[in-house]
Amino acid sequence: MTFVMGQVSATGWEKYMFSADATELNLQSLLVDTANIPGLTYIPDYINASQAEQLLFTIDQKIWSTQLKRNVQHYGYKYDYKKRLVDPAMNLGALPNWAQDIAQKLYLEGLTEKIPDQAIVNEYQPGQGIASHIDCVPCFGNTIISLSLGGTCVMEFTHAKTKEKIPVLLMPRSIIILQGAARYEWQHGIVPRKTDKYQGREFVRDRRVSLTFRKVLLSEESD
Ligand SMILES: O=C(O)CCC(=O)C(=O)O
Ligand SMILES: [Fe+2]
Repeated sequence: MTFVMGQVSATGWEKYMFSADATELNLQSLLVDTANIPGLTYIPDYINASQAEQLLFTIDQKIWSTQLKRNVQHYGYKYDYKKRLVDPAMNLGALPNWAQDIAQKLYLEGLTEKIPDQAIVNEYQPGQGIASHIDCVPCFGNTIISLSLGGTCVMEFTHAKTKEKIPVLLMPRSIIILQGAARYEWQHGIVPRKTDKYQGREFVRDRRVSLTFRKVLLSEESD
């Protein structure tokens, strides 16, 4: 059986439109399985629908960089995709309040051991993705957290050595936390496609905007 997601509504995914044969599906029970990836934590509904709407509205007032195939915004520190590094000289100043509020919440809730000082916003139109990668090890700390807004997507985790692949469905307003093996031994990526299949169901992609929070490691603070 398949179901099709409609527009993302302001009130969240529970208000998505379903195809007629899927009305009995209880989406809340859909289990996002992270058990086989040590260090990976998935938290649905991390922010509420009005917070998500406000955040997206704020982000959409800002200027997108079009240097990559997908649009991005960098806060705190600029990341150099070509050199694969963060240069302290590329400090963009403190995170803006809307990003700082989330960084603070993540820290106060004990989800990250250091308060994130960099946020990268990625915008994916349906059909866009991100190549499988491990986030720069010398640039960023142990904890990488990504908040999803807009549409769903399946993030594919690939073990760097065994090449085992595990898909993880990211719902809007959820966060995913990469630590330990999930951060250092598994690559993550998003296949550029317009529909994802997850646990036998189809999820039509919509515009997705993610906010990735990291703690930048600078050479002078080698802790
Ligand atoms: O879009 C996402 O959730 C992840 C983005 C990502 O992996 C990255 O910017 O390194
Ligand atoms: Fe990444």
